[in-house]
Amino acid sequence: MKNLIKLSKFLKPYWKEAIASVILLVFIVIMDLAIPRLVQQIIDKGITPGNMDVVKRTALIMLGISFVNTLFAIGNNIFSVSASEAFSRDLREAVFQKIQEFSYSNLDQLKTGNLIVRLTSDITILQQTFRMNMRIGVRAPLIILGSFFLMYSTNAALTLKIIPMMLMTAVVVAFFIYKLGPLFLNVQKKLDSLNTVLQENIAGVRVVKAFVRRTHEEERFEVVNDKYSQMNIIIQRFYSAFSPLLTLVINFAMVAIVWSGGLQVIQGTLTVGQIVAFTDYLMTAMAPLLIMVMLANAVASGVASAERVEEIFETQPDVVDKPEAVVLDHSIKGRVEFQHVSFYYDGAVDERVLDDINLVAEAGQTVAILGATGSGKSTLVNLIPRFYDVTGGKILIDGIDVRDIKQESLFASVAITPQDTILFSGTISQNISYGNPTASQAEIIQAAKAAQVHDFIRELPEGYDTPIAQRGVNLSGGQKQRIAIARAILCHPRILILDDSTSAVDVETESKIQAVLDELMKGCTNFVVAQRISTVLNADKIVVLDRGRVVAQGTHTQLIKSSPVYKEIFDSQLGDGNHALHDLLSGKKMMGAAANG
Ligand SMILES: Nc1ncnc2c1ncn2[C@@H]1O[C@H](COP(=O)(O)OP(=O)(O)OP(=O)(O)O)[C@@H](O)[C@H]1O
Repeated sequence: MKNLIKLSKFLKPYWKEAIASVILLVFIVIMDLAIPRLVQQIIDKGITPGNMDVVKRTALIMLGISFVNTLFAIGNNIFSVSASEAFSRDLREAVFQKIQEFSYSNLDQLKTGNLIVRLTSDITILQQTFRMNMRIGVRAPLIILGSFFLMYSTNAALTLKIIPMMLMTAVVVAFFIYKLGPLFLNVQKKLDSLNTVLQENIAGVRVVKAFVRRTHEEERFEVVNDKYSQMNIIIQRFYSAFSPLLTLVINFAMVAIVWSGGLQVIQGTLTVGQIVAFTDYLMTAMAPLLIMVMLANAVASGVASAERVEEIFETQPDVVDKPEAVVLDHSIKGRVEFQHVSFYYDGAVDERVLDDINLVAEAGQTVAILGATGSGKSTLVNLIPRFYDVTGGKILIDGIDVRDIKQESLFASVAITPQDTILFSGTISQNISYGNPTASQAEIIQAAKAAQVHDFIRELPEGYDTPIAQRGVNLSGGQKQRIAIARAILCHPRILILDDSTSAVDVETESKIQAVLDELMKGCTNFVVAQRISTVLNADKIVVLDRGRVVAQGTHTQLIKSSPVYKEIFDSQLGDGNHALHDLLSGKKMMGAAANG
């Protein structure tokens, strides 16, 4: 509940609407409570003595009240909807902004599917909880209290007779609210799992088809879908048992009133109008109890959702600027040094992914990171822009520890094309200029030319204005990678990291890209992660990683003589059986020279 109260701060800017809706609600309650009294008046002062004037006058008042009540109910609706809509919009925005602050490891922990459910379903539930509270939350207790007061003023002895039953009802309601909270939390967790499977499946639908894993995926989905549905069934069963139980209590109370009140009418101590008004008030008091069950439903699910949304707000981004952090000047040289760097993910101290890494990339050098899959290449380069913080040692840029640099200036100096190419919906031009939105068309074209993607774009009917479908599905892997390289180039970084970003590009195009990059990005320090040895041959330094450790570093000529691991990789990829590729690569220098010339 405390989380729900905490989140109510998002309602603060709309307090006027919220208060207006509650005030209207109070008037609605007063009018609702007046009706049984007027019925009593019609019976006792109109029908029984045969006074039609009283009947007509009272009926007109009742009509008037109903009309005003309707207007007030509409007003209440408008105010509560606009306050709760504004509340959920602001909350969604705040959660979205908070997610942008998260580091990679924060995002590893709070999975994407999970975050989407919190941003959508949980916030919608919270919105409904607040709206219901503004519409019926205040109304129900007011009506119950008002009805009892009026019942008591009509006939105190009769009211006291139904108190035990009311207490029983209160216990049932409290038990219900107490039990529902954990169930709703569970439902949202099941929805998380459902969404994660759904998201993985939709994102990987091509892989599913290619590997004929449809049945497996259907089974996987069936399991989470069933669990979600089962949880909902439990709640609904619980809920459906409550309503008849409450009706039973109401009926008992009604019998007690008619029995005991009937006797009083016969004895002449109670009028017919009074007993009708009394039963009316009882119904009026009991109906909100049913509504309160709905409200309990909403509050219980709201409490569960509030806990999940608050968890996002309470998550501390684990990569933050130090107060004394410095701004990295864009005129830096770009010398990068790893000093005894070690790293493990998610507190897994015993599973070091990088161990005692020492390496230097001099300003303007191209350093290639080579190694088997899973050897830690991506992890190593991800530490430079602080996607994760090192767990041991330090990384220096021009002698400054990256943890002492303001992140924004670090990102401005370091551009990375991640292993998985991410493109956004929008045009090709917008995607290339994503990191430098003020770039001119000429600059965009220059970057595209360098990335060897200009000719492809030019041939498209809409050229640079061609829309990219969601996640770039209308482009080939190699085309996407080259657009991502152009995007990185256009940021004019001092340090450029290409993380296996030419893996889907053919060897010839890759060598052209490298040749042009050598020229265009002169002075920029390049890190090139690769599994293909052809990608790294011309690097100033090749670092060979094996299970998180540097096992060799040097130029190709040095390593081929001194490193058995490197020689083994070289032979396996470009050895005797790969003459054609070897020949092509020996022409690489020539192409580089041609580009330079
Ligand atoms: N976000 C993560 N959370 C936990 N472990 C991770 C994470 N990312 C990578 N790992 C683990 O760290 C190790 C190194 O992974 P990394 O991606 O750095 O290797 P890599 O050499 O780049 O591999 P590849 O060539 O296949 O891309 C692997 O064992 C991997 O399972």
